[in-house]
Amino acid sequence: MTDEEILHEFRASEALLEGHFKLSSGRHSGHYLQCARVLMNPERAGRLAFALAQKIPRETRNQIDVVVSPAMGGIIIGQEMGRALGKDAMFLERPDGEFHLRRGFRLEPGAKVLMVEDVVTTGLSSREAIAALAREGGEVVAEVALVDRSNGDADLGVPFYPLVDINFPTYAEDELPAELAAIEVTKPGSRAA
Ligand SMILES: O=P(O)(O)OC[C@H]1O[C@H](OP(=O)(O)OP(=O)(O)O)[C@H](O)[C@@H]1O
Ligand SMILES: O=C(O)c1cc(=O)[nH]c(=O)[nH]1
Ligand SMILES: [Mg+2]
Repeated sequence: MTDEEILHEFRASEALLEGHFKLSSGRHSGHYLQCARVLMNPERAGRLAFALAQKIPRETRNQIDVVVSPAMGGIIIGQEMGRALGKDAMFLERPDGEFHLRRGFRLEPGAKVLMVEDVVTTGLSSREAIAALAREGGEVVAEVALVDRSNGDADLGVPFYPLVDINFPTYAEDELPAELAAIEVTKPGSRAA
């Protein structure tokens, strides 16, 4: 899929939101990519996952034992990546603030993991999830995401293959532009404040 075709999927599913958003990292933005809207159509979700699987170099793809994604945003695209790659898909949760595998999910020692995210902004959530999987006995060999909105700056410590780059500015709380500060803030994600 071309970048324009992917952007069309986001626009057509009303996933490109404008307003004032507090992001998972604590940074603020006038734009939010609501990937759940893109993924609510199973046929579209499957198509995007198939395109994302093509971004992974063949050698890396052949290494993958299992797919893991961080809840909530990563779950649907993680499941679809599992389908695209013919691998099991599990997810991490953080009910107490730190990511864990729950629900009977476990990794074989040394299992080669593909980490799957919906969006990467600063890479903080990805790094936390990758560290959690090391504690769980796995080895993350690469990460994929539907969207990289880090300007290519996120350092995940593993090779990273996003489907598309969509770069919107983000701001620290103490550097908000006046036009953003004038809009009431919402926090769409589920990380505890
Ligand atoms: O690269 P980062 O700066 O960490 O931001 C990206 C993360 O933020 C969102 O999750 P969020 O914590 O909002 O929760 P959710 O997945 O439940 O929506 C998104 O799903 C990524 O996990
Ligand atoms: O950084 C985030 O929390 C974030 C940004 C974005 O555009 N979409 C999303 O789901 N999360
Ligand atoms: Mg998330």
